[in-house]
Amino acid sequence: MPSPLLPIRISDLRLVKGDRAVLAGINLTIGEPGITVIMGPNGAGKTLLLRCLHGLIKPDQGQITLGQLSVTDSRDQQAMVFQHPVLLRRTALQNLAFAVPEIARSEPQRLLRALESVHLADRADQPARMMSGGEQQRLALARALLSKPALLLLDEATASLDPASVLLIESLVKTQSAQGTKVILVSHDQGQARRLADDVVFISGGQVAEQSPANQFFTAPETPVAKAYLAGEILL
Ligand SMILES: Nc1ncnc2c1ncn2[C@@H]1O[C@H](COP(=O)(O)OP(=O)(O)OP(=O)(O)O)[C@@H](O)[C@H]1O
Repeated sequence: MPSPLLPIRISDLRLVKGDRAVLAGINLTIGEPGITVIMGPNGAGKTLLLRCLHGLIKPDQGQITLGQLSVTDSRDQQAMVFQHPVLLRRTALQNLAFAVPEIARSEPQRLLRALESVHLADRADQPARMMSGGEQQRLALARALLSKPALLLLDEATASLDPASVLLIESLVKTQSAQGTKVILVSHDQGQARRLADDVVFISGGQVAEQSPANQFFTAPETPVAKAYLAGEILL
């Protein structure tokens, strides 16, 4: 079943910080299921866009709708995984239970299965904050997926993880997407983007420079700025 939060429509989204428009009129419709990868140089506005979508930042101007819903009304159907996961000072298992108390009560075995899915079953009782960066990130993803979100937002969630953890997370994200979750992922990793993306949104200077099917984007980017980025000619 396609995500009920589609299409995502963003119109004239503006955010000013100091005297600078860091989001300078984003217009974007994401209508297709699957995985959308957001790319663009450092400081382009990718994280801010994701945070606006998740309701963590209120834009100064513009509109976002997800299906028929506002950001606020869609929030309980969304999950977001950050580059640096925010975990509670509790065990791995308690971190999951705290996020989904009803599931913890009615189907506690699902929590254990979630830990198994990220290869952390034997770490259930370990304090989450004592885990390595990669382990914490896998736990954060397991927590995000437990609620079976209609929209999963990932902000450079695999940056600085080892290759096996990256592939594990990518595999879980692909499975989740195949089950109907709309995935929007920010990544600088071109390999990852090629492996995962159905379509690419390229952001530059707080605006959408290009939106294309992934094959087209990687073989024949339309804009000079995307070409330069893919060729490694833009300072990251
Ligand atoms: N709270 C803030 N106050 C002032 N400027 C900010 C604030 N948050 C972000 N910015 C600026 O907004 C711009 C866009 O930031 P954003 O984090 O969205 O970039 P990004 O595209 O995710 O970059 P990166 O690839 O480096 O993570 C940057 O120039 C950043 O310095």
